[in-house]
Amino acid sequence: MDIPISDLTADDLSFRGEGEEHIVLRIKNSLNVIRLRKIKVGSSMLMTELIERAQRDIIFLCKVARPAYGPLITDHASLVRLSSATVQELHEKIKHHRKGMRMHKEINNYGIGCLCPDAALHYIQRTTSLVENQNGSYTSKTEEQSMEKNSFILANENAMKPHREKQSPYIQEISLTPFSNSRTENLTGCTEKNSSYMNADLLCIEIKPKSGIIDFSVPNNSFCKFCIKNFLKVEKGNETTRSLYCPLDLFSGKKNLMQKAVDGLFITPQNNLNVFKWGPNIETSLQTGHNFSPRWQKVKCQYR
Ligand SMILES: O=P(O)(O)O[C@@H]1[C@@H](OP(=O)(O)O)[C@H](OP(=O)(O)O)[C@H](O)[C@H](OP(=O)(O)O)[C@H]1OP(=O)(O)O
Ligand SMILES: Nc1ncnc2c1ncn2[C@@H]1O[C@H](COP(=O)(O)OP(=O)(O)OP(=O)(O)O)[C@@H](O)[C@H]1O
Repeated sequence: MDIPISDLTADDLSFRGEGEEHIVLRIKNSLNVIRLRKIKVGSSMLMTELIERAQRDIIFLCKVARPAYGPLITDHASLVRLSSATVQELHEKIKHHRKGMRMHKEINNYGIGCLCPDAALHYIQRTTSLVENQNGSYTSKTEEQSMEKNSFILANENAMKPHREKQSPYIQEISLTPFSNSRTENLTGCTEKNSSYMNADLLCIEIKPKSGIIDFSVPNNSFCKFCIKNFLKVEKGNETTRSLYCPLDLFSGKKNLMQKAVDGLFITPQNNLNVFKWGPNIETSLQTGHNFSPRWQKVKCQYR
């Protein structure tokens, strides 16, 4: 299978995030990102293998994740290929955004990736509200509403407009044609203008809560897997301080411990919390010790 080479250049792309397997780039003036598989520096992979892997991800998404979780939290994706010149330029361009522990891998030599909607620019209209129970836990007010039944809108022109009209429970097909930018340029402009009308910022919260499981195979151990790994991360120099977050607190069902967990995430977000405002993520490196940076403080006030 051959994939046409996109005419996107490094100037059209900016760093959005990175995990162990992928580097994610935002396509400027669009509502999409490209998720590019990484390979070990100095190694190479056959183009067919890279395409097969990306296709496997897409098939998993369509055949397993979407039916299981619904369209609210899963997206469409399609294959994309960047030119080798663009990939070479990107190595240099995104270098300063990347963490040292990630540098042993780089974007694959063929620039094969998946094009998908930018999750940080989705607007999801909330139709349910949470009510606090007597025991301090929360349930949805309209429990009979399934995720699919909730009305929501994906990021497109309508998503950025004020939602005065009654929304029906449907999902709008997102345009995966980011390469003609006029539509989305208008959208970006409209986004800023309408923000005062909506009187709110478009925030996207990425949380990686990990599992709250104590490893009982270790005698006398009272730490969960996350906390043990966190000790090691500090020891290896991959993190500078211990995380104040613990999944055992978050999943305890006790309000004060859950609050402690959320506070821990805001104080030491590390790899577990990311907040995006109108696309780019809010700088977390401004945090010092236990003091929230003013920007985090603002987000935190909004969540309370
Ligand atoms: O198991 P963990 O806790 O080390 O989780 C790994 C994650 O580490 P974390 O502690 O969240 O920084 C790790 O996260 P990062 O990419 O380092 O952010 C990966 O998600 C890894 O999955 P895979 O090997 O890429 O499929 C994760 O591995 P698996 O959970 O898939 O084994
Ligand atoms: N569709 C998206 N829209 C916006 N940002 C995204 C999107 N997909 C990924 N990102 C950002 O890029 C980061 C890395 O992506 P992702 O977690 O998919 O990489 P990965 O290498 O597959 O991760 P892991 O190995 O941890 O599973 C994410 O943490 C997130 O901040």
